[in-house]
Amino acid sequence: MKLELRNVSKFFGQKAAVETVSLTLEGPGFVGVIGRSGAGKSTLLRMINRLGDATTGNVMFDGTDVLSLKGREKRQWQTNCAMVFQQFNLVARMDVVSNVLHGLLGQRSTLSSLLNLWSAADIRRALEILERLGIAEQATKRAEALSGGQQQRVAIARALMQDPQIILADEPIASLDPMNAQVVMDALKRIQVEDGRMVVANLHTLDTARRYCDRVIGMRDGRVVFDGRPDQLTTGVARDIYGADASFSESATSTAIEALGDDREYAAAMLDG
Ligand SMILES: Nc1ncnc2c1ncn2[C@@H]1O[C@H](COP(=O)(O)OP(=O)(O)OP(=O)(O)O)[C@@H](O)[C@H]1O
Repeated sequence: MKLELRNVSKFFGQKAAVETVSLTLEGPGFVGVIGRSGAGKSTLLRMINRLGDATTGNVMFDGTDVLSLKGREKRQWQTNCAMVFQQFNLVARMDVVSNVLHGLLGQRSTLSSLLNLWSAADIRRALEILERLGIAEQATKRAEALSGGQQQRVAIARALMQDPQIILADEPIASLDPMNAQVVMDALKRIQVEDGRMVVANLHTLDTARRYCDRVIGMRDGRVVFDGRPDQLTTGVARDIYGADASFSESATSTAIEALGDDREYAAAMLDG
């Protein structure tokens, strides 16, 4: 799979939120987008998904001109590049499995969606996905009764229900404590690697980007100012991306995930429920 952005810009009035960004993302992989608040990261993801349209430029996916899609084709594209949000965006009072089934809304008739007519096969698949993410036992609970980390895994399950080639995650761990952040990042990494999907995640912490990504894009003032491997993301480079002066410190952009050590077994146990 190949996602290409060619000179993509987005203006809000006179202000460019994203300015002449050109990127080619190929094949399965985990891409992190970093940069200070207001750098244009969310706007970039939303343009790819067509939640907000680009002012100028092209987005191509495997030869399809994404920005010209309309109606059903546009909805199909949005199904193929599912979004995961910082605030989970679940229906709080609805049970978990129904929230997951809502991933199918773009593919179904309005009437069957309104009546919540899910097939037995759909329900089985939703439960399998929840099982895979280690939260099957939460299936009948209301979404609002779950912890933040569990809710984000429900949101990932909803995205997986769409069976997307691409998952766009907008600050997926920004509202989570370090332990839940690790469980959610491990879940995203696992579905990226095991299923051969592409994940593009806006991340607000350098250590997370270094640890999980195959490629890191650094944005500053709407432009791409870094594009490289995580090991090339030195403190000096990070200082350029974040536009910080000599007093820039890594700790300002890191979570406490590292402080937990490389306790992968614990995270894996959490994932397995
Ligand atoms: N709907 C909008 N109307 C006007 N300006 C907007 C809108 N959305 C974003 N902006 C502006 O565009 C710029 C980029 O915003 P964006 O949310 O993409 O940045 P970000 O890097 O994702 O930041 P954050 O991490 O805080 O979400 C900011 O200056 C923001 O104020």
